[in-house]
Amino acid sequence: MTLDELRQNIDKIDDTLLELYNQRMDLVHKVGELKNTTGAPIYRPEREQAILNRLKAKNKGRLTNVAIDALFLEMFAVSRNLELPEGVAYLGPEASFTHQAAESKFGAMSAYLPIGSIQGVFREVTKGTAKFGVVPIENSSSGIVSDTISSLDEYDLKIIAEVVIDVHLSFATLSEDIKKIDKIYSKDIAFGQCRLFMEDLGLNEIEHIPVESTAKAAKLAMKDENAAAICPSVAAKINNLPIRFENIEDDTSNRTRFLVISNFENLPSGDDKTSLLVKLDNTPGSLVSFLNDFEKSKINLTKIKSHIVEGKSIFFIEFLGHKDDEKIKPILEKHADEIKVLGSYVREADDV
Ligand SMILES: O=C(O)C(=O)C[C@]1(C(=O)O)C=C[C@@H](O)C=C1
Repeated sequence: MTLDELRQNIDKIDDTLLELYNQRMDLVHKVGELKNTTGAPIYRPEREQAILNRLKAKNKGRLTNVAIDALFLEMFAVSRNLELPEGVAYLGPEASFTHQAAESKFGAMSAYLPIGSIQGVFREVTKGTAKFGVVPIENSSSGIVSDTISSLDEYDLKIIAEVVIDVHLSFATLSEDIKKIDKIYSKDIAFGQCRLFMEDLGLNEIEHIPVESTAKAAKLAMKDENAAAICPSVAAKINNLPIRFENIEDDTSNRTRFLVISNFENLPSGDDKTSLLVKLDNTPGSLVSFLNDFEKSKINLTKIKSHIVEGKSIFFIEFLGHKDDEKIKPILEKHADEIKVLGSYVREADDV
């Protein structure tokens, strides 16, 4: 076939796709109307997962599982937007890693609201300014994000999904001569993730200025010939700040896990994870006896992190399964006074 012939065939298929997309959106629109009369949540991650699993199982064509995810997740985001446009608050500013995580879940069409603090994201979702919030929970090199744990404790919202993204940092500066740089802007956590790079380039002796976000670091470095920023490449690009080195993090498998929070609970999907906050009295052995109940029921614990909130020790615990699963429900009921169930949601990642 010639290029022209191939393109004519592609055009025909695109016409059919357009027709089929519109037919699908007619049905989605009806689902939206139905949900709006009953007040049922628009976003149903477990249903989306079931659709993806079904399609991947029957797929015999050239599309990989990653390609199926990419195409259909964007389509789900468009569907949800059509059913009811709902805002997404995230830990900003624009071009932050949290923004990237939010876009990977909610697509290009959603209304995004950058918020200056993690607590602010929880506040806006609680007030209803945004239906969803996206916040970081842990990074493979710097660990748990305390502000998120404290906010999960303080606010009455549910975790409804998780997203894991690879975190790569760039070194960006207007200066063409590294030796002339006298200050580096970044987020405190990001400085910690690029120690070896800075050591190798002799950048440890100059001033390191921590700012609220890596995106802000790029903005500031743009105003000063002798400054540099450690930031995601997207933040450098939107500020027109030249990138001199990419992937400068010590651990190139650096990943951050984010949580999506909202005001509803998911139904079981068959492959879920549940997060809890556990506050035990300080008697010796109380944690062991709590964990024994999980062990006895063969529930797979995937995370236990202790954390101090207002001087009190609490545990952030995660396990595989849904809070309403038969073998899980009785344990949660037995310990109801000590735990806060933060949510059950489709498992997307093992650990970061
Ligand atoms: O099945 C639903 O509940 C829908 O709203 C439809 C649909 C879809 O596009 O298939 C859209 C949004 C939900 O998150 C899940 C699925």
